[in-house]
Amino acid sequence: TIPLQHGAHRIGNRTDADMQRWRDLRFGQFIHWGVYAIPGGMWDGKVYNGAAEWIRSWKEMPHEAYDQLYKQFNPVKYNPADWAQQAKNMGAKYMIITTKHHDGFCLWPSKYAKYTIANTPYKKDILGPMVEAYNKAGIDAYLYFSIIDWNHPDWRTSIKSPADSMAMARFKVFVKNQLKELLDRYPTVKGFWFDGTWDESWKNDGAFSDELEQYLQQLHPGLIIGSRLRADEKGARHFDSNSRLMGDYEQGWERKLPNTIADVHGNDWEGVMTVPENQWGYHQQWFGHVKSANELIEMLVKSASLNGNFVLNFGPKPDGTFRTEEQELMRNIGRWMQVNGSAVYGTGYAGLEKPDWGYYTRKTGTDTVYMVVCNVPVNGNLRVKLPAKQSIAKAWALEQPGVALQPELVSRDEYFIPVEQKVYTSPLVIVMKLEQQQRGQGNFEKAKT
Ligand SMILES: COc1ccc([C@H]2[C@H](O)[C@H](O)[C@H](C)N2C)cc1
Repeated sequence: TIPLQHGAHRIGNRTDADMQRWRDLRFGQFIHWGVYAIPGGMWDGKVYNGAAEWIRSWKEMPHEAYDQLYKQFNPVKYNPADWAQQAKNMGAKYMIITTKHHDGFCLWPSKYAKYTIANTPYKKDILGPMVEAYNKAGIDAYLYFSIIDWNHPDWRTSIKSPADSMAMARFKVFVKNQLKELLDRYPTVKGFWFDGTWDESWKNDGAFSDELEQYLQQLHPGLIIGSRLRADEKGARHFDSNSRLMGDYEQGWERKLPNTIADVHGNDWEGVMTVPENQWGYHQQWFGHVKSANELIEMLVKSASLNGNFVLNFGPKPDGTFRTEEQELMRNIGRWMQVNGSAVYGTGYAGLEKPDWGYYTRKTGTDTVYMVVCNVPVNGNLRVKLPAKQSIAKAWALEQPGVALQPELVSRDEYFIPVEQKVYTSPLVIVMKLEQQQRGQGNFEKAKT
């Protein structure tokens, strides 16, 4: 291995209680909200085809025009208790809020910047009431923070001169000040979700990102920070130059998910997902494919089945309300989670071969395995292949705990569980209790013809 000063400092996953809590939560709500919600992907009668929160970078959007918009930010219908209730109904157990996106607009009255909520018609702190309302609803709060800050005069994408170095040095102090300010103001937050760390100025300063992570952990022990913050001294991100994960979980799964357990290399990880193909901030005209509740439930279950968390993104409107499609999704996902959430919360990889009909999740540390059926087989039987010497002690549909299902042993360590042929409008969940086979049970009945 290459000797590194600023590579991964830990081999393997965190084993502390804070991290186990993060794992057990499994389902999060991302919220992208800020000045970009005002144009909402449109300007001067034209539609921006990029991600709405990036509209300032659109050639059709003059920087000067964008940089005045904060003077109109006045979400009169903002009701964080209502947001928290909707998120709770959906079944989210943690929330990630954009404190400051790449445009540099701060949703809190930072004393280190002018481009903040304090200087808008709304004036009041957005973040405090949100963190409080979500915590009160039993939902943990995490803070998204963009290192890139298009508004700050000292931000540099690359260092090309001594003047750039001095500017960046000032910028790094500013970043440390803002992050400490956020921890001081919102001490119940459980971690940071860093973004905007791909430019050279950051990639080439692995020492600082390492120092910053340690500074934050020292300020607030137990913080959970993913792999987007750090670079090592050779500019490697997420994984250091010895292919070791930097940070507490792999944070590269953005609008994509792993397909097999091999893809996650034994690391904790989190996938973040948009409802349309690529819109994080509010866009007035969603185009392309808009994911359905069942698609998103499947992604959530797939993530848990591969030992990962799944975070679904919402982009509130400038008036402080969620668009109707997003409210509808929260209700529909929530209806399924109310009944079937136990197949997600506190679960992980089951250690079984991936079946065609859907996903297995295992209640961590137990013999309880959930079968989440997304593709009902035409032959009416769910094939269950177990590792050698394991058998199904009991099986039942989650919604009918009193009705024992009769798995048929069809060959060594392989069963058929019959599934009712009917119209399914959401994934079906079956619960199995596995057990080690008693001695002498190895032989199987003659396969029924
Ligand atoms: C492809 O380049 C990207 C994609 C997404 C992002 C940002 C989005 O604005 C959003 O905040 C997402 C979580 N982040 C990775 C930045 C650059």
